[in-house]
Amino acid sequence: MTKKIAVLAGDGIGPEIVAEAVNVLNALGESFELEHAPVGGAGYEASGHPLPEATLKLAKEADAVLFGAVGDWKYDTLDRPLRPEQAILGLRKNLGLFANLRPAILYPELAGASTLKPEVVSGLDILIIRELTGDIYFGQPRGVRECPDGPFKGEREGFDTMRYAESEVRRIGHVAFQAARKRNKKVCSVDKANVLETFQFWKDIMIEVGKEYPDVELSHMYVDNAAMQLVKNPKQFDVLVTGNMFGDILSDQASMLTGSIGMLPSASLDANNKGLYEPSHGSAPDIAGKGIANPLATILSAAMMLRYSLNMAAQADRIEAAVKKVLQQGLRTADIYEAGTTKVSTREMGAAVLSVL
Ligand SMILES: NC(=O)C1=CN([C@@H]2O[C@H](COP(=O)(O)OP(=O)(O)OC[C@H]3O[C@@H](n4cnc5c(N)ncnc54)[C@H](O)[C@@H]3O)[C@@H](O)[C@H]2O)C=CC1
Ligand SMILES: CC(C)CC(=O)C(=O)O
Ligand SMILES: [Mg+2]
Repeated sequence: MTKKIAVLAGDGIGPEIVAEAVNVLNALGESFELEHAPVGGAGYEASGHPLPEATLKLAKEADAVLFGAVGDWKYDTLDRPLRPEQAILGLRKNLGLFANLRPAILYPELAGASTLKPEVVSGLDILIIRELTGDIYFGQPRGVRECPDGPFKGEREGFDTMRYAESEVRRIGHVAFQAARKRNKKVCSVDKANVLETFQFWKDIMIEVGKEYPDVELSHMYVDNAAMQLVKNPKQFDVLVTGNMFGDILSDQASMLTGSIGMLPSASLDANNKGLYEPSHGSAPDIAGKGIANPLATILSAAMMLRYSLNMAAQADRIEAAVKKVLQQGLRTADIYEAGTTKVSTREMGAAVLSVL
């Protein structure tokens, strides 16, 4: 049966990198129905809203969503509901995409591209599981108000609400333990339980969920230490599970272990493995339009889409093997370039993947 894929390229480098992933999908010889729609700043320009109703409808109807990135500095003064980032937050919430899988894998050829010493990162294969629809990113109330009490009473204050419901922590816990079962059977839950009620609660629930998985080793780490350990000794980790904000930050950090944020794909899944697939990075306005963005995170996200949502593991393998091959050939976009390799553009990298598919 033809699978319908919603293609939401977005802003900045989004259209450049998504075009390469679409070429790869089209070259697989499968019958995909790809339908494009505007989102983010492009959605705002097209219809006055970053997540146009028709785009959301398409995303809901499709078997999977391939997403680029949203955002541009020029929209930063718009009212928050109209800012491009609301599109990806709205898609995650509306589609119930609570589980964000961000695998940080170092391809051996890129050991020298990482800013860390090769012996620290060689063989790295960790999975960051970020809760994606809760935490301080979605908690209410939030806003700017007159400070009601305390030493700053009467001044304006900005505030947000950090919160997690028990079922939200339980379900992401299960995702983490089940993923660990298929890997090295270790889960490290990252929290800030020494300071935050929300994350003491998170930790307590993780311990309860962990009892259902006696074959998986559960450890706990404060987020500040986790940030340090990811740089000191990242290979100590197997699966890291954490909240929305900590996971956002730690996954960008972990991307540098793999050579570049342009290498880090992601899957955002609901309870039935319906998903949205996007690179972990943003719209990179600083390099947009220059043809130099690394498309591999997006191409690898398309592979994750085939594996997790479309039940096409063999085709996912084909894409991942092709990515390995182009790296073995010494082809590098600017972000992963080092002396002795061949610098290529976004287009050339995409074409190289196609040629070895
Ligand atoms: N899911 C999404 O759509 C996300 C959107 N954003 C938005 O993106 C915009 C830019 O945010 P930044 O903080 O600059 O983060 P960013 O991830 O877009 O860029 C950070 C740095 O990494 C580089 N970079 C990112 N992707 C790259 C690639 N594929 N190849 C080579 N270099 C790459 C950029 O050039 C930049 O120097 C903002 O509007 C932000 O809100 C940020 C993160 C995720
Ligand atoms: C709009 C942001 C929450 C996007 C982001 O930084 C991410 O998903 O990594
Ligand atoms: Mg981020």
